[in-house]
Amino acid sequence: MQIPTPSAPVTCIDALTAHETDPRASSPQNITSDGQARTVGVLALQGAFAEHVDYFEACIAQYGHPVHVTLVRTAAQLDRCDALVIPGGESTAMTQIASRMGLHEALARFVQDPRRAVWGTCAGLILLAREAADAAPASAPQRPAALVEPLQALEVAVRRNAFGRQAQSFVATCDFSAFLGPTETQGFPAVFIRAPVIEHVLDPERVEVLHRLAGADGTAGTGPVVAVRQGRILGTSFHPELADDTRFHDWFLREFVLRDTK
Ligand SMILES: NC(=O)CC[C@H](N)C(=O)O
Repeated sequence: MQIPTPSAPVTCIDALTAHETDPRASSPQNITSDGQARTVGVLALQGAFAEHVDYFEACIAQYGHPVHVTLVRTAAQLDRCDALVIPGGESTAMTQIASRMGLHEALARFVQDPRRAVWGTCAGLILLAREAADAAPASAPQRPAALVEPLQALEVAVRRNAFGRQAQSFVATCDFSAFLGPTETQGFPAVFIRAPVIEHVLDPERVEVLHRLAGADGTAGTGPVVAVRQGRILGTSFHPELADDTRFHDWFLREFVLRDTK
């Protein structure tokens, strides 16, 4: 499989409709407790934001979720959201653009708000982390990432570019059925592009490890941590919005955005 760059256009319409036999089709979550639709914002400063919008729209079209999806570029737009996705891209660029646009503070407030759901993918995970370090040999001293100002909402320490450069990007077929639920195809193609790893969980009482890759000897679940949850905050090292598979997005809507409506 050719790995697209985060900003490359990705066409995935066929795969987006590939769940015709999915058992979830019979259980659309289309009523909220207060009768109001929820608004999911996708931070659109840089990176793979358009793909997230396409995947959410596909879930909404398929299951009738009472959710609007919108791009977020200003504090006023952010304020109208119940949930926010910070996409993959380049965390240094996003830091700079957010600061220049006066959005960094509003983002920091939003991700700390216990009423709001948040999901960071790849660069977005780096921005959510309590601590972020640049890639460096294991022997080198840990230094904070030079040009990234993390929002410090997710109690993890991440290392940027931990798997190497763009050319070392890869797809790992992962079994996420423990939290996505059982579906016909268990394997989920997790796309890693200059991805970070979660090196340390700083608060194990609050942060649940959702997935670890296989270890160096191939043993499942003994390698790097690549997906975590801290209550209403989700962090993934990889790009579910490039997977030709909407299960992750549907799960986020059901579990994080619409959950209080069950
Ligand atoms: N695919 C990505 O989001 C890459 C993240 C990028 N390496 C960063 O540090 O921000």
